[in-house]
Amino acid sequence: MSRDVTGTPQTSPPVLAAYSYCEAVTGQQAGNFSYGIRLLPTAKRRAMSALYAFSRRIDDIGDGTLDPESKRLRLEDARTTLDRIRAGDIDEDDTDPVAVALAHAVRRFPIPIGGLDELIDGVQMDVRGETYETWDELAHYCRCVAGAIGRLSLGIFGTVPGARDAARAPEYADTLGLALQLTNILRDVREDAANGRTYLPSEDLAKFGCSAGFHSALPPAGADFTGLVHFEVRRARALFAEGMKLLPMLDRRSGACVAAMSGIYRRLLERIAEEPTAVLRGRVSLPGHEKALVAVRGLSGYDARSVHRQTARGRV
Ligand SMILES: CC(C)=CCC/C(C)=C/CC/C(C)=C/COP(=O)(O)OP(=O)(O)O
Repeated sequence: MSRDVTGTPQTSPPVLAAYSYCEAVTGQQAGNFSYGIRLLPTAKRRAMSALYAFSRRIDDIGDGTLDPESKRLRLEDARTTLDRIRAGDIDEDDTDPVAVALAHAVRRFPIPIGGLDELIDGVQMDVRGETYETWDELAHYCRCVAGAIGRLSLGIFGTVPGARDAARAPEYADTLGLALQLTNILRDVREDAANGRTYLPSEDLAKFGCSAGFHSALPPAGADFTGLVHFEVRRARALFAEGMKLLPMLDRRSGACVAAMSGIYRRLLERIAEEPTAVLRGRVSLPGHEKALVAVRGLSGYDARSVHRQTARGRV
């Protein structure tokens, strides 16, 4: 590894190009998460982009139009890439920029890369068309596809020296991932139903008369769809409140990144709570200026405090 006059390791041109590729993928595709990632200092921002680009690839295999067997094979290829990264087998001249960037990030930060195997396990559950009877079963899926991303990200953020309760940081990062994923599931209920997928626990659907599913812009006849959404919103709020205990353990810019990511999704959740049937008509989203505002507030610590205030008032 080459170093500059101060002895700081230099990142080689091929690795820089690989990171640029991942940052472009993040900028183009991470409609919500890019606001937070942009707040990080360079090395962490690049590492988060590598993580995002690899995760996006896995997700896209699951969501794509290939037949299940081809998806399975593509996911196994991704697992092989992870094995090669673990074995130190990816050099900077490799033709896959995402693998080059991720391999560099894994050398630089203590990223628990097994989390990406969990992500692949979760997407394989999707490919097999698994459904979930209970919240515990759905939580296991969410832990694979989102909790793992929280724990992987924590490897990049690190915790500040002397942080109280730092041993619990991975647990909180995992819980925040669950909060985000449950919000995502509520937001995408219609799109997933159109693709033949239902993530919400069947015992919850039954409780609110929604077992027949929701394939149109109208709530199912006789179902308490609003009651179902409010039930899941309460669960997601509690997960956010628990997961946000991570924030005081992070340095300012990592905290800002997490506050922005969580803050944007937390607002989405409240938008859904205000008008549950909106998710049956289309994808609920925030305008760009609102996401930017949440991100800026994250940088000043505003949203973190506001979440704590809401928790203290018993809002969750
Ligand atoms: C500690 C920490 C950083 C925790 C957060 C972990 C995290 C970022 C989990 C991702 C979960 C999620 C909802 C992915 C959806 O991606 P998508 O591409 O479908 O999202 P979009 O459609 O909203 O853009």
